[in-house]
Amino acid sequence: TTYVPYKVKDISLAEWGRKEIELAEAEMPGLMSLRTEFGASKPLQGARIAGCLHMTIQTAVLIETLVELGADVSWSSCNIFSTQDHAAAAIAAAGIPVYAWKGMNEEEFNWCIEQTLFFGEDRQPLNMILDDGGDLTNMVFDKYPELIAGIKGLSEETTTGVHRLYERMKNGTLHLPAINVNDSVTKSKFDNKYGCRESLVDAIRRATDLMLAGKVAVVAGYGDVGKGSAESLRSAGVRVIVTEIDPICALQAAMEGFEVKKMADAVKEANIVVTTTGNKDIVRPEHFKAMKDKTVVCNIGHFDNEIDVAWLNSNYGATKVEIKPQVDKYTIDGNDIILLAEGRLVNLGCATGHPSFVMSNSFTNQTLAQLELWTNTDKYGKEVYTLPKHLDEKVARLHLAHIGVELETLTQDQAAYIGVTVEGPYKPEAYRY
Ligand SMILES: NC(=O)C1=CN([C@@H]2O[C@H](COP(=O)(O)OP(=O)(O)OC[C@H]3O[C@@H](n4cnc5c(N)ncnc54)[C@H](O)[C@@H]3O)[C@@H](O)[C@H]2O)C=CC1
Ligand SMILES: Nc1ncnc2c1ncn2[C@@H]1O[C@H](CO)C(=O)[C@H]1O
Repeated sequence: TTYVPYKVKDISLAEWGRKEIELAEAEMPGLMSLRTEFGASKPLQGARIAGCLHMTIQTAVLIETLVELGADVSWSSCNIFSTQDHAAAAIAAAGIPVYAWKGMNEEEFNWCIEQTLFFGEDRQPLNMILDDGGDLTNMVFDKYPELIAGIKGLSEETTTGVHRLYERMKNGTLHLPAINVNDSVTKSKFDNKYGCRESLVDAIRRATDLMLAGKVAVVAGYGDVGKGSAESLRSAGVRVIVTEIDPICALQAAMEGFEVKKMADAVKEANIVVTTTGNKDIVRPEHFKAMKDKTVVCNIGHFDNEIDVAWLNSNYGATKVEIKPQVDKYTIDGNDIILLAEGRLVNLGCATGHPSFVMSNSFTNQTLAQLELWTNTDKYGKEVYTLPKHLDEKVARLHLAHIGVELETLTQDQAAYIGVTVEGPYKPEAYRY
């Protein structure tokens, strides 16, 4: 097959993308600090990193950080709606192979991932994986197993992708060392929570222009994403009802003043339904049939199996009306349902995902994970690891000055008293933050 150096929606958007990348760099101190710390020594020299992660302006800064540290990088997006075309164009114009555009079909989605496996005219295979959700990992393991021997390791961005890795470890099909970036505290307790707190309402507003104050919303799931999503809606004046299966998370929701009910009851009074569970079959036919007229339904979990869109299309596809891209209206027994982003993650489908500062925390962890796997490969077996706490604290430390945070410093006596060193780590492994 002929080599395709890149494939984006419109390369003429590169100049606009570059301007926004430059603004984003000013909001991503962790990544810029790593460029300062490691840029000269090029520790990723020789790495051919295939990345599969939403091709946004924030991701462009991650990509160019990896390149600055010496890596060759090729990129695809991990969702058919999440690419920002001006970001993809800027990366392509910088000579970095990228295969991503907003609004792909499933066949194009897989084609894009496939292009990232081989580098340059001489088609050199990847030797590192940077994934978000596991679709790249699954393609290599299931369709290109002959490439595994040449790959040093993989890092995984998100909860659902990490769940898939632990499943593989359990059933003996994890063929590479893997670093779980999601469970760095400075990733999931920030991106999943505070990122969604910013980007959920942003997405619903851009998609619907709905007045949120005074409305009622159901948020399915009260984990890190659910916590941020419920808060996002409450701070907009929405009465939020949470659904949960986990008594601890349900108790947390109640302590924060949220009602906690079953979906079957909550949908009867909801104007907005949001799924955040990472599970499947959350919004089912019986729920659609019980919804009020003009209910807005969306998902902010990684995959699109939380809402039964297939049932909507096979039973009410004839009533489907596209209001605008990623906003569709279905009519069920006289009531309209407004489905956002076809049930795919709404903050990246209907808005631009999380802002740069919180993504700098996540992507500093990604870069440290790639560095760790590339330079200390022999330390790792075919298991799932998290980064050590001192690196987690380093990520946080790299972001404090930007927002005017000044830390106290322990005296030796105080450090001894609480059983830590002056420089940290400051918490035991079991600490939950
Ligand atoms: N769109 C975005 O920007 C982001 C999306 N994610 C994705 O969001 C999803 C959730 O991530 P986290 O909050 O980190 O996971 P989590 O595991 O912390 O939270 C999920 C919660 O859903 C609950 N849940 C599971 N099944 C349920 C059911 N049937 N009904 C009600 N609640 C149920 C669980 O008890 C859990 O508390 C994952 O797919 C993750 O990959 C994560 C970060 C950002
Ligand atoms: N603006 C963004 N750019 C890239 N990835 C993002 C952005 N917002 C959220 N995400 C990531 O999306 C995954 C879920 O697919 C997460 O876990 C987040 O880290």
